[in-house]
Amino acid sequence: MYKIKTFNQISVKGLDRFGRDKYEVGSDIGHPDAILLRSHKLHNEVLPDSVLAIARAGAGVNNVPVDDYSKKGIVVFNTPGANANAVKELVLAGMLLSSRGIKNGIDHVKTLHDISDAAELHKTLEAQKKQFAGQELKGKTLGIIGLGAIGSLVADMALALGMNVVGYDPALSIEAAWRLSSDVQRAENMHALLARCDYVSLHVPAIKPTLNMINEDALAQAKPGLVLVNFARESIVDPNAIAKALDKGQLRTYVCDFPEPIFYGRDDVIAMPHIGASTAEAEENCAIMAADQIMDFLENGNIKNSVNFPAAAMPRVEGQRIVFTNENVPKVLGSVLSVLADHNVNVLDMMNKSRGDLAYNILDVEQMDNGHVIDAIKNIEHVTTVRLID
Ligand SMILES: NC(=O)C1=CN([C@@H]2O[C@H](COP(=O)(O)OP(=O)(O)OC[C@H]3O[C@@H](n4cnc5c(N)ncnc54)[C@H](O)[C@@H]3O)[C@@H](O)[C@H]2O)C=CC1
Ligand SMILES: O=C(O)CCC(=O)C(=O)O
Repeated sequence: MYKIKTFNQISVKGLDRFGRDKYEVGSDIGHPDAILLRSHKLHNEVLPDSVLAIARAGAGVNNVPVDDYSKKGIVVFNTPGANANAVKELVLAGMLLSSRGIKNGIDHVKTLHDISDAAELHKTLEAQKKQFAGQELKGKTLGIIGLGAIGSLVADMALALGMNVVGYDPALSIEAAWRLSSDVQRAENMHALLARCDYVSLHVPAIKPTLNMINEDALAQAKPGLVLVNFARESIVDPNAIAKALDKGQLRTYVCDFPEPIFYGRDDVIAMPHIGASTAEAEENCAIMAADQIMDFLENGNIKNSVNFPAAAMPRVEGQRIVFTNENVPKVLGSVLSVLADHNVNVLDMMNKSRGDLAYNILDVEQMDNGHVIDAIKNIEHVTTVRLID
């Protein structure tokens, strides 16, 4: 039986992927083979040695100590794009909330409950509604920082609304570039983007280079009255700099999914409780993708959508499969093949992939009757993990 430990509320549609004949799944599993989670922070968890893989049902992996796990040979997966549409829709809601008197208008209507006569209510509302007038998105310029799965959907949506769209993404992948509309204008740098936009939406991962990227310097370049939308992560912005920019009018509104105490009581901050991906559809998509990736890894050693391991997949053939991870240095694969030759084990198919400092290998071999082979591979210098899959 494989064991999967879960953290957070994981969609049952994903959990149901694990056939109960092969899998035990739950939040109180003792020695799991894999962990399936959403935003639960793993930095302070002591992981049992049994853990082979972590699957983040979502995009951001800043709650997972990826570098530490890489050294231990633990594969970390995420689910690229699976919740992007949910975030895109909330970005639209955020831009509308910041531009029209929606929230104040609704709150105001609630204060009028003492007026029982419908005609009087309508007359009062018509007289007062000018307080809640706003502006349209059409014709305004939206800047998007980070043009990956979410950023590109936000771009398409904004173009469809008649906005001008400017993008900045120095790390854009070729695949993401293919997805991007040719109507998105390219900003040379982030400051140039901030200077020309009425709205800016952040869609970058929380990594070292993006830490506090929206700081006092950056905000000083912003077009006065900018609406800043942050459904990415709290660490990307400096909240003190945001508060100051709002005080000065450099920012008109800060819309975010990450409330901070410094923003309490401010009408120019619209803060939501990290609900960008909280739709039934996104939760299902993420959970299903994460579960499928874990199963393919545990049962076949295949790796898809890992943030620290190379992609690696081979169709199964008869016999057994050995998968092993090693430091990405010369001669390791050769040493493993020598061990197999010494033990008279015939290799049927093999794959060797590397990513940064680590290498991952899949070897299909004829059925072995020698139990010492795996131990012998484990003892080869630079081999981090090895596993035999029947
Ligand atoms: N509020 C919520 O519930 C959710 C938040 N997120 C956050 O949004 C982030 C982005 O998600 P996806 O679009 O799915 O990820 P993605 O990986 O598809 O796209 C991220 C893009 O940011 C770009 N990028 C990286 N460093 C950059 C930099 N310094 N400047 C400009 N661009 C840079 C990358 O090249 C990539 O194109 C996630 O990492 C996560 O933190 C994602 C899903 C839900
Ligand atoms: O699981 C969630 O609700 C959070 C989603 C998120 O922030 C992400 O996918 O990066």
